[in-house]
Amino acid sequence: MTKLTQNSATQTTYRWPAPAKLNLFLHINRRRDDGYHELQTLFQFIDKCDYLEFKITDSTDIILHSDLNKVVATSDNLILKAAKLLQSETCYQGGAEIWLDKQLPMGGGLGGGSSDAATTLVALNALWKTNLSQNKLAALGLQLGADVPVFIRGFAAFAEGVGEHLQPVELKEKFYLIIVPEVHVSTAEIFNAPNLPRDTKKYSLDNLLQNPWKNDCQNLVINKHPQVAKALDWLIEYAPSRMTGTGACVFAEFENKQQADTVMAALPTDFYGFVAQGLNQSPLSVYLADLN
Ligand SMILES: C[C@](O)(CO)[C@H](O)COP(=O)(O)OP(=O)(O)OC[C@H]1O[C@@H](n2ccc(N)nc2=O)[C@H](O)[C@@H]1O
Ligand SMILES: Nc1ncnc2c1ncn2[C@@H]1O[C@H](COP(=O)(O)OP(=O)(O)OP(=O)(O)O)[C@@H](O)[C@H]1O
Repeated sequence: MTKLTQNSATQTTYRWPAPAKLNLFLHINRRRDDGYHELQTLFQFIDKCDYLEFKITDSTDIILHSDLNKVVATSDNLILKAAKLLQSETCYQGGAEIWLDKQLPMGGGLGGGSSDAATTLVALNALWKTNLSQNKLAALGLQLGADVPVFIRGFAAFAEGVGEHLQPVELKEKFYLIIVPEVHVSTAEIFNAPNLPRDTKKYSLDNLLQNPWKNDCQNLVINKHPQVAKALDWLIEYAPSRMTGTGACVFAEFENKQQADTVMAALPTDFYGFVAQGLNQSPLSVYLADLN
């Protein structure tokens, strides 16, 4: 991975990875009084990432250079929210310019926005030397989204609660063929759907690992979005396949890269997909360890 790069303002900066995740299974157990859902899910990272570059500035402004500004309002942008949250929490007196190289599909259940937010918190905490602990960063991250803490912790995990109680797991680092249907699925809309099953019994991790894996949001999303159903119908002919998060991306799992590449080569031209490897350690935590 290239660490040093020349950005558009021709400063030499570091290129921080913000990896995607897969939910290898996702069970919804209960709706809490605050509307959030208790769930049990298995997170693994994949080696496909967004990349962010940061330049520290004397002014307190946080400036993001990205095409994302055209599609996401400043007030919703998770990178800006993360930087401002860290700034106010630590009373840091400077600011930052940030460049985003967006590689991950948005609204696909791959957690790209959450991962960008986590990388922003981790990188600025290092560059600003604000020295917050990982526990504190994870707590700040949870204010931005249920998926942010796992990207800060950086290990594949069994998650409970709303996604913040994390237990490290060692999983096979399989290869995945991921199809990105041309549809944006709103996480809030799926969690608010009246017919979402939200009463799956809670099981122990051992029990969950030994039984077939499923995603409780999948049927609802398939019924709403024929493009997701079509992608899954195609994949399932080749290998065990499911949806990640609240969709729309679906993935098939393979023991080795050659098998995944072979199926990828047969992908119909009206599908977009890619092959990625599952990772038990996040590229962000590897990167941070190398820097130190
Ligand atoms: C579906 C998952 O991706 C599984 O990893 C996550 O649980 C979603 O995490 P996320 O995108 O970070 O979600 P957030 O930004 O925190 O929440 C978006 C919306 O999803 C719903 N939501 C999210 C997480 C959760 N455990 N219960 C919920 O009900 C809430 O309506 C919330 O308004
Ligand atoms: N940096 C960002 N990258 C992507 N989306 C962002 C970002 N900041 C805010 N958003 C908003 O968050 C929404 C969801 O983005 P994201 O790509 O993380 O979805 P997702 O992969 O479905 O996430 P999850 O699996 O966590 O639900 C986007 O549609 C966008 O409006």
